[in-house]
Amino acid sequence: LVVCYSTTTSSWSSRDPPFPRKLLTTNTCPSSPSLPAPSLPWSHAPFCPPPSNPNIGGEVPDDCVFIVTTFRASQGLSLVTTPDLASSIVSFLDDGFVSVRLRDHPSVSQRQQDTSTEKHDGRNGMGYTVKPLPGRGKGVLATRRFAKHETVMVDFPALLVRFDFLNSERFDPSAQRGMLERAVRRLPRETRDAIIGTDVVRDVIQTNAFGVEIEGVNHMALFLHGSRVNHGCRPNVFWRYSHRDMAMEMVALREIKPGDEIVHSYAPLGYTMQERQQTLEAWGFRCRCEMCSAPAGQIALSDRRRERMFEIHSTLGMAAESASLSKQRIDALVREAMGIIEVEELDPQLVAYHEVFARAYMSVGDVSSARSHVMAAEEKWVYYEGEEHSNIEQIKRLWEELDGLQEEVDEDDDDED
Ligand SMILES: C[S@@+](CC[C@H](N)C(=O)[O-])C[C@H]1O[C@@H](n2cnc3c(N)ncnc32)[C@H](O)[C@@H]1O
Repeated sequence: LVVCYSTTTSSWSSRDPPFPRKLLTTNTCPSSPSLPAPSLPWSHAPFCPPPSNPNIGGEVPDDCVFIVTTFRASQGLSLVTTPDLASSIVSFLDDGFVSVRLRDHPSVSQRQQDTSTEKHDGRNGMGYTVKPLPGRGKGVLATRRFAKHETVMVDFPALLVRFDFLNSERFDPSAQRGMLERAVRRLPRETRDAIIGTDVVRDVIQTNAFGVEIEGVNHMALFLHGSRVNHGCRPNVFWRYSHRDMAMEMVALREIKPGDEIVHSYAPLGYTMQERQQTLEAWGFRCRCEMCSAPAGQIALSDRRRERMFEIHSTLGMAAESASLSKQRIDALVREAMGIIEVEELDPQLVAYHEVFARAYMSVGDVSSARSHVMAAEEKWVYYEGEEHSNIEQIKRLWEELDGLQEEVDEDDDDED
């Protein structure tokens, strides 16, 4: 159990290069020759209450509350997670390691400069404003034009809570609530105030949080601005998370004009209207986005296209297993699916589709077409999921299979010669 702690002074400076790379740390941990030198950045002693129901749950160590008030230019971060997982991210807490590209984005640098003025009123240079919107609570509106592929917002988590902590009965609801309230209460005042009020912490976590992983373990992340972005069935941004930078980035999927609401999809892309509504029910709201308010005929047409797209995906998937389609038929289906993806503006879907296209071409020995789709799949994964994307292994396997196929084709060619 982590019992000692240290106070730190942030090294953040978005205006003064060079950017210092170290936190100034004062340790309260007793030094012991038998222990490695502690490098703990927590601003308070970690809070590790005994579980309410110690007999429920398995091997996983109990969750504690860890707070680092200096995180990201004193926005602060509270973690409710296990000591091991908290330790695993210690080096990423240092502001000095954030990529300059993210650190100097206007949504970060302007936010810090505007702390004493009217912050989110659209005159702040951030490029967006947070405002109440009819029927959707608060939402985020663009205050300038964003080009396709441009980063609209960079944000850092203020609260990270291990997903299973919320689901397990090891801590009863009042103990859970107590830990969450403590996690918020100890954050810097501005951040704490922005999280609405400690009595609704759990609701905030349930409705405003993003899923991010620490060492492959799911955590719910609350972002001060990112969590204000509403759902849209035809989103104009997607988000990706960098573990190294501990940063979430929202990137424009198409041009965004001043006054447009910035929306991302809470449901997997490519779903039909009914599937989207069912998914959003789990979020506890009925969608009131532009696409859901479109005329019935338009919705039906979009649904038919999406169903057809999934049908092509499964036909090509089966063909890849059984080599049951000709190259001409694969060409035609790939063209049709790409057409639907373009019309329906589902480019992020291509991460999965390029892989299926590649495998289908491999089944008919068309190495060159397969290679172009593996390359495209890899590029899309990095773009949409970031460089640390979880499918790296899958893509590696695909490249290996492709190399194996290339060797077979080369050997056949040699035999023919
Ligand atoms: C992540 S929060 C978004 C910010 C939220 N509007 C707020 O005021 O904090 C998710 C909640 O916003 C509302 N919301 C988001 N998208 C919506 C939509 N398309 N239609 C209706 N309500 C929506 C729902 O209440 C949902 O539970």
